[in-house]
Amino acid sequence: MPQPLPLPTFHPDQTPLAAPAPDCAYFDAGACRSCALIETPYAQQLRAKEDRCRALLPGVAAEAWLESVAGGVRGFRNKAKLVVGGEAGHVTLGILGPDGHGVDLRECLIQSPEIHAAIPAIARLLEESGLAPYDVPGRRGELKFVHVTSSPTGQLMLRFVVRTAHAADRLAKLTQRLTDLVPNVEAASVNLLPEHKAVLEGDEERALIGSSLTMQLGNISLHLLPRSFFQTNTPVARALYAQAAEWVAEVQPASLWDLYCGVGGFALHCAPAGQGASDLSGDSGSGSASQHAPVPSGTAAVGPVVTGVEISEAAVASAQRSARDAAIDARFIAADATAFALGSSASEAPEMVIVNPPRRGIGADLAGWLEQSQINHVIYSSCNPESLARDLAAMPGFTVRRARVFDMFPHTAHLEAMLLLERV
Ligand SMILES: C[S@@+](CC[C@H](N)C(=O)[O-])C[C@H]1O[C@@H](n2cnc3c(N)ncnc32)[C@H](O)[C@@H]1O
Repeated sequence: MPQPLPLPTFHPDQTPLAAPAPDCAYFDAGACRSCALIETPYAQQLRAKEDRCRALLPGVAAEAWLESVAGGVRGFRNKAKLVVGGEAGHVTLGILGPDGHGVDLRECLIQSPEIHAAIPAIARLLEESGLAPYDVPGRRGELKFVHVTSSPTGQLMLRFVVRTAHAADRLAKLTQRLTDLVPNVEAASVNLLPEHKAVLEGDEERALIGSSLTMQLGNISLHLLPRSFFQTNTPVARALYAQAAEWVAEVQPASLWDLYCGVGGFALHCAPAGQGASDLSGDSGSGSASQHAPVPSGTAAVGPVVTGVEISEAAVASAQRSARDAAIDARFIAADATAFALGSSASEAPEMVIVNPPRRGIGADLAGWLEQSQINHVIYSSCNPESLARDLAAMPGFTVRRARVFDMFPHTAHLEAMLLLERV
């Protein structure tokens, strides 16, 4: 069985729970209200999230709830999606104000130290480019957003979202200047978003530097591509994966599916290390019966046969690369999670399933399939307790053995909750 990572435990008399509410000048001035709860002491925020989960999931026994995993008070966000505002040669990096113009938030206290440190250099690069920030009300200009992601080792991935190919070419010419100004950039790209619409990225991505950001979590390296999903709070993500690995180790299933696996965080933490990973992780495609076949055994590994399923082919390729690098026996398949499950035969179904869907939840079809299956254990990790409660109501054959709040999003009402379900 994989060795679970140690879980962080926090007590009410220790930081960050006992930390006073941080003083955010942007919030005080009404310039940014994204951290709607920042004036509420952290311990109180966490209690409110626990109370909300318990109210939405009244069927969970009080003793099933484990102590919550706190998310930190400052410096916890590994990702910033910064709106570029201001004028050519004098840019702002932050959010869009109510008047449609940029508000500079470069001292935002929830960003990771690496993101905080890089913002002035990024602003300088954009100013030196001479390109005009996109003016939303006037529908003119070039520079729309900069997305910045930081890794646990302090490396960065930057994405410059621009309106035209002219702006993309201009930034490509400044690639060397970018590495001079931001030496810890591991990957950078330009994304083209020519349309005037309220989205954060377009379809075309042009690489400037590297191709992915390495998220080193213990002995596992996840490889984030520009469009990959990654949990926004790295220490809490580690705790989440460690907790799942611990529950899987307790149950000892022979086979495990990680549905909605992204770049493979859960699967790679729950799968055994072995000799044959590179042979086993190359499957890809959708819908064929062979996708459901168990991975051949014959390696020295002990632990479940793990299959990750994810809609994004790029994320699947990243997960396969991580498995190969760490010699982990897991295979990853690009498919719709529900279609994959419903397309499997009873003999192909695993003994245990992890689901970590987007906010909409797993939906009636997949919940119904789990309910009707022979599967005895499910780990459900959710960023939306409302859809979680709805999905659980469709699975009355399971009881909740353990439940835990992981505070991925401090200072907001958002939370991650993870449950271990067992068939009654
Ligand atoms: C909340 S993220 C979880 C990712 C991953 N478990 C992790 O810890 O990083 C949800 C993932 O589901 C994927 N997804 C969305 N719709 C899907 C579908 N219909 N079938 C399979 N995967 C889907 C998204 O691309 C995203 O990677």
